[in-house]
Amino acid sequence: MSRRLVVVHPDPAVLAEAAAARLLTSILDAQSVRRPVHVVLTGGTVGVATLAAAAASPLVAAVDWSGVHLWWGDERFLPRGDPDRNETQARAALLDALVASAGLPEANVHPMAGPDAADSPEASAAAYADELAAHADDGAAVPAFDVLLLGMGPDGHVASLFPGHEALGATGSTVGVHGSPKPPAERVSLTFEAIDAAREVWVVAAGAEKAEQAAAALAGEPTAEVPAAGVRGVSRTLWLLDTAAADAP
Ligand SMILES: O=C(O)[C@H](O)[C@@H](O)[C@H](O)[C@H](O)COP(=O)(O)O
Repeated sequence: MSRRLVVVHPDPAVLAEAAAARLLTSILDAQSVRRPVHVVLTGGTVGVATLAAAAASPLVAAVDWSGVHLWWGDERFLPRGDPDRNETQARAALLDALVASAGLPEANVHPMAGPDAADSPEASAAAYADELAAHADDGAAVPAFDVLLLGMGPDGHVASLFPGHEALGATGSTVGVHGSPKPPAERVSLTFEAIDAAREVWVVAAGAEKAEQAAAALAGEPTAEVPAAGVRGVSRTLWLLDTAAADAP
């Protein structure tokens, strides 16, 4: 039975700091019982701020990064190194430092391919599905992610799963996305099936513009209208909000 917890923080900066500390201690806890540990990162303002806060935390030194694998919940279909890629922003915020001086193997960082390495979002999605399966146990499609981070857009989207979009109904672990209302139009995303395989799913959201959809998601509105309503971890779903995002109109 999946438990749900909503935690409200005074402002976006404290939210990012708290999410970072929670993430690092969750990795530590997971490492105490199993190896490797799999974490799925998200793009977006709060998602990247969380990684930057983690980079500055003394807790980074407590984690054995050689046993951690990092994935993405979605990626903008842009070439490697493009500043708008979630991967580029995550590397700048945290991952480059972990690889350079904390023992994170580059092979444990799993970016989604862009147009420089895949012919289409669908081809990138297929390649990512193969990579996920190669790291999964017992023939599963994806590893049992220990923590899967999601930002949430003002329209209630998570990863690159947007309201009313055909990708919401995708089966398998990954999907190519066209016509994203949030630029760029072409993306690659995990599906709900993959997201909900995670032990814990954390939705991190800040700002008044998220309040209506956060409330709608927590009230269980239809997933087609509010994709964030459709995510839940196998054991726990965390909603980490600031007061503005928690203050439904
Ligand atoms: O590729 C992306 O854009 C993100 O993965 C997306 O899902 C993001 O997390 C939300 O749009 C929230 O973004 P903000 O926190 O910047 O509002």
